[in-house]
Amino acid sequence: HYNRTPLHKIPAAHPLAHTTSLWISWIRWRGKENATLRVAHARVGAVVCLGPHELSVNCVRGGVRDVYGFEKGDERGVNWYSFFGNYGGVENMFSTGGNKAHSVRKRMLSYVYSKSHVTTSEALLAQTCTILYERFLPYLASTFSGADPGVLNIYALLSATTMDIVTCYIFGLRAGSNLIDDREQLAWFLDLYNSRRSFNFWPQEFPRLTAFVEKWLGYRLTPKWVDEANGEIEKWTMKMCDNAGAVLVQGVARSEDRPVVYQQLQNSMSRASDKGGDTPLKAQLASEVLDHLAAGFDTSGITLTYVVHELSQNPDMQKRLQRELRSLSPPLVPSSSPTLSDPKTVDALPFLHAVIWETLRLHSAIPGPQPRFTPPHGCRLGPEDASYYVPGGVRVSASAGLLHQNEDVYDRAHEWRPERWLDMEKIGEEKRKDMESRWFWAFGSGGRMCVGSHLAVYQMKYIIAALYSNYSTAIVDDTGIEQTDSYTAPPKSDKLLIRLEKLRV
Ligand code: HEM
Repeated sequence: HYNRTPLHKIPAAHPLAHTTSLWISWIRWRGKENATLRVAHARVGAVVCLGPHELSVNCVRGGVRDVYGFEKGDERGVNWYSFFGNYGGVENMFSTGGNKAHSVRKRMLSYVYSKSHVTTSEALLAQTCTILYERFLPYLASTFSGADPGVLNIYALLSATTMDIVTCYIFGLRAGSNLIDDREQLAWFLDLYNSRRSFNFWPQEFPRLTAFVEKWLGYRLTPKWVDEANGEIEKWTMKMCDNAGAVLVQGVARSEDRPVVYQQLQNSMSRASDKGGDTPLKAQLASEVLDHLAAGFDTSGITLTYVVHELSQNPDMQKRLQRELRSLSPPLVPSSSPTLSDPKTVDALPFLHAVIWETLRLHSAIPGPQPRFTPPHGCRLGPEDASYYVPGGVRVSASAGLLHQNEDVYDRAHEWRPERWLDMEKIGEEKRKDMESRWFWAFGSGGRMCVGSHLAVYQMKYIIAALYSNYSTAIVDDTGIEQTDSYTAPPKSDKLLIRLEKLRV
């Protein structure tokens, strides 16, 4: 049997891997996949067999470059990302298995999320300005009247801020969320969202078995309240959709109320020749935007939390950032007529950029494997000196958390060193391409790369600029700050307690 498994020539991560997928499933069930893959690649090389029909790759040529043109679903309709459908399995761009259907949807959305649109959007600038000056900075100031002046769980506030910016860009300021001000709703939302995290394994890895066991044996592999929590989040999203729809009907008076993404999607979906079968347009639209808000707030909130954690441990870097931020005109400090510096100016601040990039590299919010299937005719994978023929229908993935640890590309890769991103023009072109694009994988690559990356970078830069233009930060309690071993990887403790110190102006 051993010799007949098609992947037998590829070094295995475990003696059982050529024979059975039970081993890798066991590793996943125990929440040890990322750590296990790291050890396996260090031991056997760039291509590792994880099961009779499964590989992990950790290289660019013969790896990421080829694999991220493949489909998410296989010919039997197996698709790891189906799990991310909403409203009872209504697909969205992220969850879609086939590349063709995916690209139809992506074409509808690319424009509103493109860098040129994001950085010139009047609506987004006005929304960000309101959220930072009227919500975020007042929240920070309010911590000084608490029992422990200046102390707060910054992870919750950063998540609230990214949610508010993302939903306001999607639905407009009036119809979007205001989690920063509504602390009860914030607690409600984070509790619902975070409590579901550890119940992905069965429905994601074994969706058919999970459904079968529930239907025929009456046993639930995920507790009922997880479905209820999803239902609540879906209702909350649908309400924002309805409110955005109402704003459009009434007519948008202020640019910040424009539901940019919702409007674009509604227009393109109602024009599309294929209306998506029997699923009502309303559910398709809501499933799509629910994925954006979930993808957009969580990942950016996690990244920002690690920015604050790293800066809080590095007072010199903080000072350097604060010096740079002082060059902003107008400065990002409370004022009677708040305005924001031009997005292009903020984007071009070198140290702010370096701090964000280094955090995306070392603390990728999605460090885990991104599975695809090899095409029916098979392919060759692996670097030139160690490449293998791989038949069709094999599950193959790469992981940002592993690619970013390449010491040949990132010197002292395990250290947080923003300096590595400075003076890039002095580095040779090949090395620069390796660092900035070939091996930098925080947003993935290929046709299914993150559509929201420019919005993510935009909001992260403004939020960090607002925080460090006004305060210094120090750690109060960072117990459990290590990232969980999972696909999306928040801090284990779901919190980071810091103390703010007001900067003297
Ligand atoms: C630091 C922030 C972010 C990180 C690290 C991140 C990371 C990623 C990654 C790695 C993927 C590719 C997954 C794959 O290969 O299947 C992805 C896809 C996606 N992201 Fe992001 N993301 C971030 C922010 C955002 C934001 C703000 C949005 C808001 C709209 C967003 C929406 C999406 C969507 C819709 C997809 C699916 C794209 C497609 O299937 O074509 N992301 N993201």
